[in-house]
Amino acid sequence: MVALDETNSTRDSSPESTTSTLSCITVMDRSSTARNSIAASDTPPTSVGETSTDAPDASKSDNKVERRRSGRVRQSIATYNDTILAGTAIHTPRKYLEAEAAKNRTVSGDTLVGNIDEPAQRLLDEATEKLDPAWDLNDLQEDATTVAEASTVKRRESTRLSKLKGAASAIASAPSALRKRTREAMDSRKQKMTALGGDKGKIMQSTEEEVDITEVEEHISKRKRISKSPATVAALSQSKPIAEACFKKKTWQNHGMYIGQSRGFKANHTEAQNKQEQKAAGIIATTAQKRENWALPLPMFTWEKHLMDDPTDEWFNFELPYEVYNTQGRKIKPHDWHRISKNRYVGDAARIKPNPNLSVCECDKWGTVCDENCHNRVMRYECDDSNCKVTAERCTNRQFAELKRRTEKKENKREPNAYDVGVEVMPTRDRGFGVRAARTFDPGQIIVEYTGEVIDQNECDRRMREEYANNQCFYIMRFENKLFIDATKGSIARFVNHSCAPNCEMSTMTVNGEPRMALFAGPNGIGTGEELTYDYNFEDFGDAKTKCLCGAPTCRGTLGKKESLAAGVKRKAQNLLDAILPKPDEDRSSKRRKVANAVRSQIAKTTHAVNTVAASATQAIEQSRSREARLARRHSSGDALVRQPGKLKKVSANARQDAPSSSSSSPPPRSPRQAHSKRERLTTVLKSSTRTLKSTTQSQLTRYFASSTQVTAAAAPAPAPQIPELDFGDYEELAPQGKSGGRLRPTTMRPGLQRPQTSASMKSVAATVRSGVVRSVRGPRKAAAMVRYGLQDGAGSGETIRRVLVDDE
Ligand SMILES: C[S@@+](CC[C@H](N)C(=O)[O-])C[C@H]1O[C@@H](n2cnc3c(N)ncnc32)[C@H](O)[C@@H]1O
Repeated sequence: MVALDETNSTRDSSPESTTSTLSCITVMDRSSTARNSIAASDTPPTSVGETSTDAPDASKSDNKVERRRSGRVRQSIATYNDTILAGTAIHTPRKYLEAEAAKNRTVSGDTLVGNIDEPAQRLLDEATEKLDPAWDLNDLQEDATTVAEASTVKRRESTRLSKLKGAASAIASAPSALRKRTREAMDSRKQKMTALGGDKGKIMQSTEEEVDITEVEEHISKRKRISKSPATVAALSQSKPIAEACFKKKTWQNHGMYIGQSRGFKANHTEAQNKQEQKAAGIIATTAQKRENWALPLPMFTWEKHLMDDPTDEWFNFELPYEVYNTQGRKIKPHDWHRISKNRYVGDAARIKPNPNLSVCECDKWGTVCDENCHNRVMRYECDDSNCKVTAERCTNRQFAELKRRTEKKENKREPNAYDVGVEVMPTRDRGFGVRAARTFDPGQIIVEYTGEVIDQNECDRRMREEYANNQCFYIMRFENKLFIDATKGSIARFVNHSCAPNCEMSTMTVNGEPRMALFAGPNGIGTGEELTYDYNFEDFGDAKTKCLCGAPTCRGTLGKKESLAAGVKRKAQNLLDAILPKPDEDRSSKRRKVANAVRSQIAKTTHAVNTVAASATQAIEQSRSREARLARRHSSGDALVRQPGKLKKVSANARQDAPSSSSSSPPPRSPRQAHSKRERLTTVLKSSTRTLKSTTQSQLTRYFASSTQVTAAAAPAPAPQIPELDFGDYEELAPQGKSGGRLRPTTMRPGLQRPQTSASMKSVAATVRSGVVRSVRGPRKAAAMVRYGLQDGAGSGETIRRVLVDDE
């Protein structure tokens, strides 16, 4: 059926008009108009189309349908169109049809057949076709129109009216065919369900025995109505297990979120990577272990401990998962922290001009994407559109740009969220505040920029002397061009603590000609919740010797500069010896043999350590040689920072030629000092470390054996060591002052002096001395004891003490 869209009923017939001739025509849904209009009043209720409770008021419905029909008939007369009737017209969008259908609804409810849903409609169509193929519904529509028209104009009844009546009765009988089809469909569904659900299928069967099939059919076609029927509600609830049969539960729903994750699980790797790594490391859980895990899913990495209560198992500290103690929402903001998100050049530092961009990347010429061989990356320059022709999407050397994108305010002025920022301040147990990751970071990924006030050397000295003299924490970092960043006012990066085994690196890059410093993830990446640390290598701690609390197995003991190779070897040897030498209060005689054995094995280990150090030093020397050769070649070709492709090829060709002879050849011509210095330094370090180790080991062993001999001798009846009696009568100790410790002055010269605060400690030192052995004495007490008793700095256990009087002033 075709009707005029009332809103577009006036067509624009001008030649300029671009309106399609069909644009104002609405193709009505046949089923919902012609057939409905016919069937509305005299079709008996069907099991599909209606229920008795909600059936529309017939009288009202009739009136309405009659009135509407006449209106539509009038419109359709003017707009008959063969194209549309033949079904080749473009159909009006569904929403308009629906709107139209809504208009057609009667006041008392939906028309009887009009609200049959789509599958039912299809069935009805098919049923109608089967009933009488000799006539066509289109004819009926025409006839209906004609009849309606005739009745409007009060003409003689058409002879086709008989056909119409036949059609009407055919449609009346259609629902019974439809019902049959529906029943068939229900049967087939039942069979499917039985095949699917086994027992659940049976449940369905028994349910259906109890519930009237008509109601179920009604449920299929008219969900809204049937939901009100208690019987159908029961039927629906009975069919729930079938839904369960269709949707399998996910494994984690039964076994917990951490199923399959073991202690080796790395949060920053994918499941597949983790599985691969664990398989390689041989720590994939056995089937038995997995079964244990199934019993009760516990927090990740702790289930093993709780469920497999095996005392021989390796135990580890329990830490709440990050998600549990995560402080999102209650951000910590230390009260004395003034945040600066961009470097601020202060005083004379502001006059120092930034470096121009000296490096150019040529990755586009080689077809690479600025990987680790990118010239800019090697020279610590960030790529941008001025120095790199690889597109921003492909270039992987635009870290600061990535950071900016992540952390700047979004377009809608929204602050970046915790994940974008990626770091948050947290309190630590013993090191003040620290910083932890609020997300994962890939190896080498930028984390946070270290910003603050950029100052020069003079200003740095002044601040250290005047402003920070009494501070516990220092935030000044050495920067480029003899400048420093003071992050006392600065970014969150200032809270990152030191570790001797860090997971991050602090490094500087030149970004658009300006040096900038940031924290980058280390080679293992960072997992969510991990504390971020880097190696301070802090020269200013050289004297102060702040005790390092990082807890790493390779901890150097104090915050300070990285120790030289020789110092490291010495410290390690010392540690080894300390570990095996008996403590003064131990019964050494009974342990002597054991200790001697231990010493022997330690000597073997130490020799091995020296050999390893020697090997790595030799390797470092070799590396430095080839690097220097490369540098020198670049210099000699006049090619400093901006590489030309032609020259580059020449240089690399030269390098290949020279390669075999480079190790034995003389140092490069342009920078002999540079070329020599590192190699010589390393050689010297190696020699001195070996020497130191040897002498340390020897002296320690000599001392040990000497002392143990002494003690053994003392165990036999031997005279006790002659320790002079100490007399505090003549001297008084001043309170310790600063690092120098207590000073001793004769009381007679200073009658007004107060009694010393630390006399107790002095007395305890004296008591130690009386016992014949000096234990390790540190700090002011040590200083005082050194002055008073003439101790050598670094005196160890087992030394005999001489008393030295302090000269009178
Ligand atoms: C740059 S600040 C780090 C943030 C500092 N924890 C805070 O609360 O402001 C450096 C100071 O932190 C402390 N610190 C950092 N790492 C440490 C460590 N591993 N052991 C002991 N103290 C540490 C030291 O006092 C150091 O002076």
